[in-house]
Amino acid sequence: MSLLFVTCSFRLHSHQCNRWKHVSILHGKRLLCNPTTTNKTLSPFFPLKTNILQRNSRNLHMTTAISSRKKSLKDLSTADLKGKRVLVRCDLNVPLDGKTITDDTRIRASLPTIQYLINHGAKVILSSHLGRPKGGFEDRYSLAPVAERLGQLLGKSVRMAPDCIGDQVNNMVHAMNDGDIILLENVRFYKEETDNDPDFSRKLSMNMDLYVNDAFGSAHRAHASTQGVTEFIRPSVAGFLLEKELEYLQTAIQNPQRPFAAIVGGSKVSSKIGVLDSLIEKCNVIIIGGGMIFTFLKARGVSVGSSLVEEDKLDLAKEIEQMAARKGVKLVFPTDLVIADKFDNNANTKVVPFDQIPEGWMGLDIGPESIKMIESELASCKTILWNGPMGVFEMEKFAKGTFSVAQILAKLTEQGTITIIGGGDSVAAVEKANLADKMSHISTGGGASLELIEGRVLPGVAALDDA
Ligand SMILES: Nc1ncnc2c1ncn2[C@@H]1O[C@H](COP(=O)(O)OP(=O)(O)OP(=O)(O)O)[C@@H](O)[C@H]1O
Ligand SMILES: O=C(O)[C@H](O)COP(=O)(O)O
Repeated sequence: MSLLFVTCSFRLHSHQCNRWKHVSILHGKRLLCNPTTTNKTLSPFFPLKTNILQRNSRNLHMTTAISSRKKSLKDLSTADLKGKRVLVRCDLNVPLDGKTITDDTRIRASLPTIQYLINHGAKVILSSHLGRPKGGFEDRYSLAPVAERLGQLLGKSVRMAPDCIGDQVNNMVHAMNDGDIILLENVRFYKEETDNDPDFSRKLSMNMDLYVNDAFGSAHRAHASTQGVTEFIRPSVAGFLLEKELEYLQTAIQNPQRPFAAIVGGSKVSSKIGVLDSLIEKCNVIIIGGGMIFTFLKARGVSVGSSLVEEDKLDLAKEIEQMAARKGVKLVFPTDLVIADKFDNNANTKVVPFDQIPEGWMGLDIGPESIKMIESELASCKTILWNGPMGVFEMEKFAKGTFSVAQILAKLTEQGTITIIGGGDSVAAVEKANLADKMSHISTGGGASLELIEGRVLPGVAALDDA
């Protein structure tokens, strides 16, 4: 097995560690883990041998020595990059308010790989999805605002392609000079992307010399631009962000300091409820918030008015409750809720106990009593994973639960708890609360981080070249 020594930061350089000790320094806190137990719980993709993690304010600085079976950008000679056309899959799926990017965390997180490639004279062709368009062009899902923001952050023009495949794109790619950057239009304007259609993958790969997957947030999707293209482009390697995320999440979560709590909220019930059974295997406490609450409540026979519910997951919700009880895992639900008579910041609102939602009203945030309860549940925890906001935090009236949880976590981080935030909207909420610097790790992946925690194979990682 080959050893790969990597220093990941906004600067990158080689570093060698000579001791077989698993040391993590997270937000200034030092953790010593037993190397034997650590080694047992590792993922097949990035088994760690020695790991030093540091987080300094907003800048993650991570020094790692990993034995890896997957190739990374750092494995390639820099001379091999000059003049090469490199297809880089990023996760630039950022929250937008019209054409305004409300949180650019994912864009900034993609910069180290892009900067490295252009510094070494590569021609960089970026691809990403944005949102979940139905298939076919939809202006509101265009990546054009992202190209503009990227250009500002890089101090360099990023040309927006009108499409992601086709003659126009091919012509643009052929006209590129070394160090140029093009952003392809949203790959999900073709339903062939999510179908992982081989012909679409072939078209995306046309004229490319190298594929770099840096889209950690989409690594759990077996789509054409995350997996299919690797059939057509060699080498296919991991970018710096993908590599860094895998290591952070594995180090702190596969072998957590206990008690370990997960807070699971948000609205994508169907993609999150399934991973709860795996969190039950790892956590001591699981706190349910956001739109997740109501599928569980309805499964218990509680009336939830017109709150968000996924009817086909009711049985699963019941099973999860039973499983948690069997395993002795505390499943915590809010005791009170902020409800509204419509999905609107100008709605009439009131705070009610969880089981008193009138017909026609919907739960859009957790209530004050629940916030206090969550604070006391988390007080003794040593590791906390948070995925998905507690309410519709985008609207001021329903933001208190989410921001309060962010403040609780920031305070606990200061006291030595490891706090890991995953998920586009949870990260956006923490950024909006100006608390990103206060957390141990901010992940750019929501579903991907949960699947990684679950121990599942991430198709976007599995498809890359072995080292
Ligand atoms: N009670 C609720 N009813 C409806 N929507 C809610 C509720 N609580 C939260 N939400 C919405 O959930 C959305 C975020 O959910 P989501 O599951 O996408 O979380 P996330 O942190 O982005 O994780 P991921 O990256 O996995 O998508 C927010 O837009 C928020 O408004
Ligand atoms: O926001 C995310 O979690 C990723 O960008 C993946 O998006 P998806 O859930 O629409 O595939």
